[in-house]
Amino acid sequence: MRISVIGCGYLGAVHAASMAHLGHDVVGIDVDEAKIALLSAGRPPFFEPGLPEVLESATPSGRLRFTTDFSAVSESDVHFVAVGTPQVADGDAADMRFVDAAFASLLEHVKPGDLIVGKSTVPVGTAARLADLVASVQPEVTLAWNPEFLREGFAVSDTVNPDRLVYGVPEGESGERAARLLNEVYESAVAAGTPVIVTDYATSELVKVSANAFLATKISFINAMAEIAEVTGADVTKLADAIGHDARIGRRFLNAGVGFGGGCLPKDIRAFSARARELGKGEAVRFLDEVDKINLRRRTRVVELVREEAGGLAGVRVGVLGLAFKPHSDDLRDSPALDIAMRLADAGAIVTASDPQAIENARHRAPQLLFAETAEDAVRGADVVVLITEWPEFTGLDPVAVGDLVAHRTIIDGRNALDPAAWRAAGWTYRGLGR
Ligand SMILES: NC(=O)c1ccc[n+]([C@@H]2O[C@H](COP(=O)([O-])OP(=O)(O)OC[C@H]3O[C@@H](n4cnc5c(N)ncnc54)[C@H](O)[C@@H]3O)[C@@H](O)[C@H]2O)c1
Ligand SMILES: O=c1ccn([C@@H]2O[C@H](COP(=O)(O)OP(=O)(O)O[C@H]3O[C@H](CO)[C@@H](O)[C@H](O)[C@H]3O)[C@@H](O)[C@H]2O)c(=O)[nH]1
Repeated sequence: MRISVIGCGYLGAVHAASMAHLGHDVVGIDVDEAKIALLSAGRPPFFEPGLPEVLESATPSGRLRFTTDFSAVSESDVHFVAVGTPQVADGDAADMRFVDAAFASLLEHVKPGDLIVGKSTVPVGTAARLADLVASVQPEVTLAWNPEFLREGFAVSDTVNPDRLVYGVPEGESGERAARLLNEVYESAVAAGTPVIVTDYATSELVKVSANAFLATKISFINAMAEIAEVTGADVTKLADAIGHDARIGRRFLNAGVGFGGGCLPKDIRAFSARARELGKGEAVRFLDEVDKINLRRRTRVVELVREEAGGLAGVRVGVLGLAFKPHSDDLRDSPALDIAMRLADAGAIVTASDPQAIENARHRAPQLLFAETAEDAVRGADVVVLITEWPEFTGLDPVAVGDLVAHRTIIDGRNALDPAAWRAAGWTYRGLGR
């Protein structure tokens, strides 16, 4: 099929490359010239495992190209919109300026029979509003909403083998045709038996934000238990194992620690709350405000643990392991690691941070930090070591060898990712979260 992808960020670049990898003819469009130049050269503008390989395989085939010129969409029949919906600067709501601008540009070039497919995560009601706009400009173009559930770090495999496909479509023949076209786009996943849920616009939009709200709630639930464990001497990791054996609860997403960050969960629960308030139903999701607060309290807890262990923060040398919001990503959006490192530095600590992929991004964002290419260099001479992003490079460190590098053997394990017994046996003071 002939496909365009508008917005080539963490979602759109992966979607464009993966669709070409699956055999479609794809043009990716973005307003960011630097990003388009890199992608056109077959180089990913960010770190994502598997993306270099799909870019490399698809670019020479001629089935994948990138441009800033919106008129290129006229060569495609299905147009995915994957631009950002970040939190507005002065509130909780989603900033819809990029979606609105992308639709305005796209609508100048679509032709009768085309299908526009929204992929961005949007407040419920957006698709209905945009469908009216599309109908007023080009009545023979259909809009579908097809939310994306990929996880960074697994983005390519999640795109090629999604665990479900959700199509929000209008009623009637145009909606049926839209679902048929989307089944053609995702032919390999559909043939492999991936569940396909065809529904209305509002349900498709709500599926996306409620899935993220559920995941965020699960993480904050276990972090709330960690708070109780900390004052009772219980071990939240054992608690998670025990309740996780109940298949109705499940062990996944019950890892207590510094909590969730990234470009999705934090801003999506805030935007959901804001939209619910607009709809006069703020109380229905008021618990999400608590989910957010529990999450942010964990970051404060880590700063306090460092203060407690070091007897203050001014002049204390802290080695921070991790900057990205999760391992296997270079994404710093709402990263607990970057936030904690900056708060420690702002309180007077001398912070040296390391991350396998995110140092370059962090240099521009956090001039108050020192950076080290390796974990060993980050912890050399440290009074306290703080593990915040559980990269294998960090969780696999040998406590005996690292013990020879630091000034004081004190480690705060912000992800409960280390073996406390092994670190204590090597002479370390080990502090986890909720254990
Ligand atoms: N990152 C993820 O893992 C993920 C997963 C599922 C859903 N989402 C959702 O997908 C959307 C995009 O997220 P992202 O992480 O890729 O964001 P991003 O910031 O990495 O990428 C957005 C891209 O859109 C481009 N853009 C902005 N305005 C444009 C316009 N008018 N025309 C063309 N391009 C334009 C930007 O230059 C940028 O490259 C968001 O709604 C997000 O919530 C993201
Ligand atoms: O038990 C857990 C699991 C995750 N996290 C943290 O939660 C955040 C989000 O992790 P994850 O969901 O794996 O990453 P994302 O790439 O942000 O993916 C989420 O957000 C995307 C954008 O909406 C969705 O598409 C995905 O389905 C959804 O998982 C990260 O900071 C993790 O460290 C925890 O603290 N404890």
